[in-house]
Amino acid sequence: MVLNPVISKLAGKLVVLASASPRRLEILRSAGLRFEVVPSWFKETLDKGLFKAPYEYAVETAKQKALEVARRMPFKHLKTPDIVIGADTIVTVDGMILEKPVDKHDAYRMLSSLSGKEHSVFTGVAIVLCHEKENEEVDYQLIDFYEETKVKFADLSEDMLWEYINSGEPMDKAGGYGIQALGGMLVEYVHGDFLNVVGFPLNHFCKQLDLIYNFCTSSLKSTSSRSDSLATSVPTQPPSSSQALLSHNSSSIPRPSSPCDSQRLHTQITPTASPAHKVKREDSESESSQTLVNSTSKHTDNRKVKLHDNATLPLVTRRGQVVEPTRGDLERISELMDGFKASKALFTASKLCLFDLLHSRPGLDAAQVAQEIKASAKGTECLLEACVSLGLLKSTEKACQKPVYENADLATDFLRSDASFSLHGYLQHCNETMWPLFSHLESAVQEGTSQREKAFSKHMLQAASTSSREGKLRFMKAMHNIAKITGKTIATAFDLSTYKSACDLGGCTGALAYEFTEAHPGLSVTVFDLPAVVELNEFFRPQHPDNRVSFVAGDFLKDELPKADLYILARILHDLPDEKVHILLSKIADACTAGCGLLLSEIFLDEDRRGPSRGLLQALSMSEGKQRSATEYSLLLKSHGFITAHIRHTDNLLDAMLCIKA
Ligand SMILES: Cc1cn([C@H]2C[C@H](O)[C@@H](COP(=O)(O)OP(=O)(O)OP(=O)(O)O)O2)c(=O)[nH]c1=O
Repeated sequence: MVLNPVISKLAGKLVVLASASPRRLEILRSAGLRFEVVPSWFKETLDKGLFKAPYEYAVETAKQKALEVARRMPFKHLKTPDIVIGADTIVTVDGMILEKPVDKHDAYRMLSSLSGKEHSVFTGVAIVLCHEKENEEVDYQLIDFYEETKVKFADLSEDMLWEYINSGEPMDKAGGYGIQALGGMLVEYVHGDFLNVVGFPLNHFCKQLDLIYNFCTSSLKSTSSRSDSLATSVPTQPPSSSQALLSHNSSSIPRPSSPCDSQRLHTQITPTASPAHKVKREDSESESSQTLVNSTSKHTDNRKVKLHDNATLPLVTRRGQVVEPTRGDLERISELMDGFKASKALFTASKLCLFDLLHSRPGLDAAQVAQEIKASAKGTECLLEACVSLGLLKSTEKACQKPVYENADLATDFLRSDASFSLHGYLQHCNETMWPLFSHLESAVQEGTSQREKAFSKHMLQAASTSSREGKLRFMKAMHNIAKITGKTIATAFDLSTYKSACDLGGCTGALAYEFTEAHPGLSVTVFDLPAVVELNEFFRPQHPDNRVSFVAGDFLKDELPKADLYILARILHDLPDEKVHILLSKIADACTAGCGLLLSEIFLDEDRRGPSRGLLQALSMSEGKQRSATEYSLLLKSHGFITAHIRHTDNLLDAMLCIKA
């Protein structure tokens, strides 16, 4: 078909890309499209066995991704997009569908199955057109399609496979490779659209837009005199299997200006005279969908409807409309309901040193693990299986033998007590201190105060509080873990070459200070913390400590601060009540001359305070402090004479801000 200009047709529309894929973002941005990114929460867990062909699975997943965002935005973002674009890329070989590998072994399995063979890459794309009506209800119109590209891999040696896997590139890519980067080395030929392999078939997408905005508009214009009847009549043609209209509204009659000619695009526009929300997929389903539409006005909310994957789910009401809960919604709500069970399973496995055991002795079965951790056989088996389901462990079953267990990459990297980025200490802090506190959340919310007294008996309070040696060490381990994970990101967030001396206030074990000296050869760092903390530091000394890091004992609220031309405050302010924040900032301001720096590291809340959840959930622990946005921190520091020079929102657990004393 002849392609006409299309991207400009979307100017002025709120276009949303329902994808977290950086590749899709890049492809569409390079094409000149202006859009917002709202990653979909839809979990890619559709039962592949239910689809006749692999591309149907990709198309259905793309649809569910796009629809989840289209439905969420009016509620969560308080705006209705005009167009939502969803996509899903899969690789198929020998009848198998390969998605993103879960770990290195999975990547190996995928890549070795592709070695020396031709395979297909399918990207399913869904375009959801949202029509907001005067009564704020929304009609959704869905167009979907897929593109196939054939790719042939060279024969790959074991060394080649592992070198590529160890580059880290395979992990977030379907089939475990990225053709656009190192993975290009593996490819002998490509037949078809290259960008389709990278995650988005741009050309096919533009052709669809052309159909929607050029072909249909002119067709609509030419049929404008009959547009009403077009909109309200049930089409004479059945919908194609890959294109359907979704309607959310009982009296939903699509506006005459609906961008698509139903006849030409085979998109069904149905005057739904019932509150049912319906999804039409297959021609064979037309009848049952129609029956549903015609009959639901007689039925109440608990009626069951047929979903895309043959599951049956009850109807629910939303803003007075009856809609079907999506699988994504149900998964999300179950995740929230069961989140505490997952956390406690993780804490328990960590406390029982399960991940250390399986690191040193991979391949144990449940009975052997139970014996080693001195736990019941039944309980251990349940815990092991739960950890497998959470992606923390892997199990393998050999014929007629019991399953054996080993750590998944996540456990190897973060849950072993001796991993470089271990969270073992932080998990113990969560288990021993945060868990009891959060079990009193209801009272904390009602009273607006910390529930320490209620959460811990006198004896436990001693152990949990940082006043006991045990409590202090546990707290220090937790802080050490977080500093090790976030340290490099914070230390390298800004150019600090003008500073020669820094003071990390409340710097605990010095883990952050060592990251600063490593990143900045000309910098010395003094760690300033309470005497009892400094005393326990020997437990955390690195093997080869950098002598540019020194420790000074003192109380930053009372004692004179060590002289420095850069002060570091990491995870301090959010925990202090306002009066202590002002005392501390005044003391820093007094110690600083003009040009001195103050580097602040905290979770920065979004300016509208709608996220990130990590920060808002942390606030629920009802410490004396509060969580702030970057602007709130800037204003706070400005009131003490510090001007914000740079703000860095990182992908790590903490963000950072560099301020200069005026
Ligand atoms: C085969 C191949 C895939 N990929 C990528 C494209 C997709 O991002 C990813 C396939 O995973 P998808 O599940 O399609 O997408 P995603 O998880 O990255 O993002 P979202 O679900 O939020 O839309 O693999 C490449 O980058 N290069 C390749 O050569």
